[in-house]
Amino acid sequence: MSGRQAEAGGGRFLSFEGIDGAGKSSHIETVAERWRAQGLEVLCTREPGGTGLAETLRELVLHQPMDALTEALLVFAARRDHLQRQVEPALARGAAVLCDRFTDATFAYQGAGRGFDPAVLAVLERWVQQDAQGRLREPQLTLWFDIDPALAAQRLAAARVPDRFERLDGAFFERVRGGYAERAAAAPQRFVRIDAAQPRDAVAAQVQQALAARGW
Ligand SMILES: Nc1ncnc2c1ncn2[C@@H]1O[C@H](COP(=O)(O)OP(=O)(O)OP(=O)(O)O)[C@@H](O)[C@H]1O
Ligand SMILES: Cc1cn([C@H]2C[C@H](O)[C@@H](COP(=O)(O)O)O2)c(=O)[nH]c1=O
Repeated sequence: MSGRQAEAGGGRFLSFEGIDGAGKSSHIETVAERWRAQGLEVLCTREPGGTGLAETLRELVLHQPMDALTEALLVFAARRDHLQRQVEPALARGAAVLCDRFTDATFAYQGAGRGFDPAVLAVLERWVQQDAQGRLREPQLTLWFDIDPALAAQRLAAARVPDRFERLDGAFFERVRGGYAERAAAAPQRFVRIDAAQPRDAVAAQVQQALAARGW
């Protein structure tokens, strides 16, 4: 990861991460509503996804069989389109971007989960996210919703029909969780761990505290 982060031009770039079923999506809209009430322009978006092309790629990644390299290339292709068409213009306008997953998910799922070489992921990351000055676009703050995979699986079982990732076993999600822990340890100034096993209100309070600590 680069120590030289691209300027957000007055905007805010916040990502939400965690294993499937951690409960992050429920909180994105709450933050968006609060910030909109403060007069901010807010873009709520997700990865893979966020543009017509990236949503098409998302459908493939979530539902078609493929190997780890194909998966990594598709999520980075989706990310490139999403950055170019949505995220960068929004940050340049001074908007707040709330993104349900970003590149940490690639290192956690394709890297730690699938066992794909993180050095190759780091090369792709630079190709996709680096600007002309060599600065890397990454979130200013990442809220990592950390939870035991068994509890997340219980929540998901009650919630919806599983996609290709959600069908994977507990061992896969233990590795993904470990991947997030490594990313958090490598970037402690960017990551805040949220104890996602708590009841919804307690999780919301942790989110609010993390934002307040940034003056957000
Ligand atoms: N704190 C909580 N306690 C109990 N249930 C929760 C909590 N937070 C979310 N849930 C429930 O767990 C399920 C998964 O939540 P949600 O879809 O927000 O997770 P997610 O992290 O966005 O998952 P994914 O990444 O797979 O989309 C939903 O049914 C949601 O209502
Ligand atoms: C960005 C990104 C995502 N994934 C996986 C993680 C999830 O299982 C799905 C997205 O579904 P969600 O309902 O939005 O959580 O995609 C991945 O494997 N690699 C990535 O880079």
